[in-house]
Amino acid sequence: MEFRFDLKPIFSEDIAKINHYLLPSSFRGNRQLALDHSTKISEIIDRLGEYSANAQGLSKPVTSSQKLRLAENQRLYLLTDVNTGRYGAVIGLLKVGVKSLYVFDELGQTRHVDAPCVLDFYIHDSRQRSGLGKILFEHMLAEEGWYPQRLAVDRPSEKLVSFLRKHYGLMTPIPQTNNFVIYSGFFGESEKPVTQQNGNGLHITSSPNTALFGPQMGDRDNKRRLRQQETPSPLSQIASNLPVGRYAAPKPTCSMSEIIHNKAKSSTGEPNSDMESVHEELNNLHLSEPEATLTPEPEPEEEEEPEPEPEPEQQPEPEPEPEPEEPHAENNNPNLRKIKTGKQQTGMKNMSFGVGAAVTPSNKMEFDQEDRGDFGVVKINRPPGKIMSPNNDDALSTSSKATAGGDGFTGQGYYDLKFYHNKLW
Ligand SMILES: CC(=O)SCCNC(=O)CCNC(=O)[C@H](O)C(C)(C)COP(=O)(O)OP(=O)(O)OC[C@H]1O[C@@H](n2cnc3c(N)ncnc32)[C@H](O)[C@@H]1OP(=O)(O)O
Repeated sequence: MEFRFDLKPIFSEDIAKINHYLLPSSFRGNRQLALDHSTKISEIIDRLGEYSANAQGLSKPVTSSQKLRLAENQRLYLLTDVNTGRYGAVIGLLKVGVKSLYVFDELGQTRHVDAPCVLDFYIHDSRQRSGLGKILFEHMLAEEGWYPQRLAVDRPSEKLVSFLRKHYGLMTPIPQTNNFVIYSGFFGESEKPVTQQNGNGLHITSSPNTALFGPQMGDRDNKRRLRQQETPSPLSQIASNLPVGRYAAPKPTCSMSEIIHNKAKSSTGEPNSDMESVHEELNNLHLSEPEATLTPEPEPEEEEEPEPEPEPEQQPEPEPEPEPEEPHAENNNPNLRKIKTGKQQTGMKNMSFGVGAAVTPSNKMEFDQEDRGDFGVVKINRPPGKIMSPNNDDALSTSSKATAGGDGFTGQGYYDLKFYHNKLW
């Protein structure tokens, strides 16, 4: 491959090792000369890279001057013949570099290696099968101090596979799931498997897959044995799946989450004992009202969306002696209100996996929630067992008064739910 400029001043040797400055490693000269040579070498690399891509049937070159400039850990070997033609000719290229790879060994175990890689290799069509490829390859091995069987080859072509088999006896590739091909003998003594096996038979590797998805099962027997031993509850699964990556980022405080996980704190910093009293109160309530929503399977209507049309008025029987509320610091806050939630109110149908285990459909919870006028809220009529004054202008009951006569229950005796939201949502 010939160029419009003379190659002799640039390449003092048949094989030049080009660094990411786009200059031969043997270059000596001033800044002006460096600029001139690097410009010309840039043109050579770009053209040769395109030829290589064409020869391999690639849509775009894997070798270009721009890519090499950005890759500090890659080297490009250029084979030239300065005695050909008027200005000499460039015969071929060989690009190599060290890459951090996760590869399988012969036993299928994952290993993390910094592997010497063959990234691109091309000899001009007119000069192939004349031994020039081997000359270039041998030079590279000597220069880098690498061994052929320790190389990872990036998507080798049939020609290169044949080349490696013929010259270096590389015949037994180790199956990989990436584009790199490695051969038997790739792993030396220095590389230990990054895979360990703990007592449960789980493979713990340092691979990204392990970081993302957790330890994997070692083999089928272990998998079956573990499945028989224990069926982890959804909660324990949640607990064992520690957040990683972006999921480990600090999250803003979620009042609903605190309520579900019983982490709410009182203003004094003590755990919210009000939750326990609420549970107790609810249990008492359920005992006294057996037809309440403690049934394991709710009626079909309970699963459906609240009907837009109000139900006929139905007044529930108030409890003879409503229990006085325990004094709580947050109760003095007018922005806080008490809401009783059942399956419908907590939206169990749409609850994500695991959360349902934290709040079982058969339980009810009572909790305080800050009033957020700018946020879509679920407004629930007054809790059962509480007598509501007809003059009560509480925002909770406004809608119910308009639709269900202020009793807070539909004609079928269910909670009267209304969903209010800001018009911008
Ligand atoms: C990671 C990568 O870069 S993958 C891409 C590899 N590059 C290409 O496929 C581009 C096209 N091919 C070439 O550029 C060259 O054939 C190279 C670089 C693979 C080998 O360079 P050559 O100078 O031909 O190699 P060399 O002459 O030293 O060795 C010849 C051996 O290479 C293999 N080989 C070379 N050309 C071919 C071919 N067309 N068909 C099959 N095998 C071939 C054979 O084993 C051959 O031995 P043989 O002639 O006894 O069958």
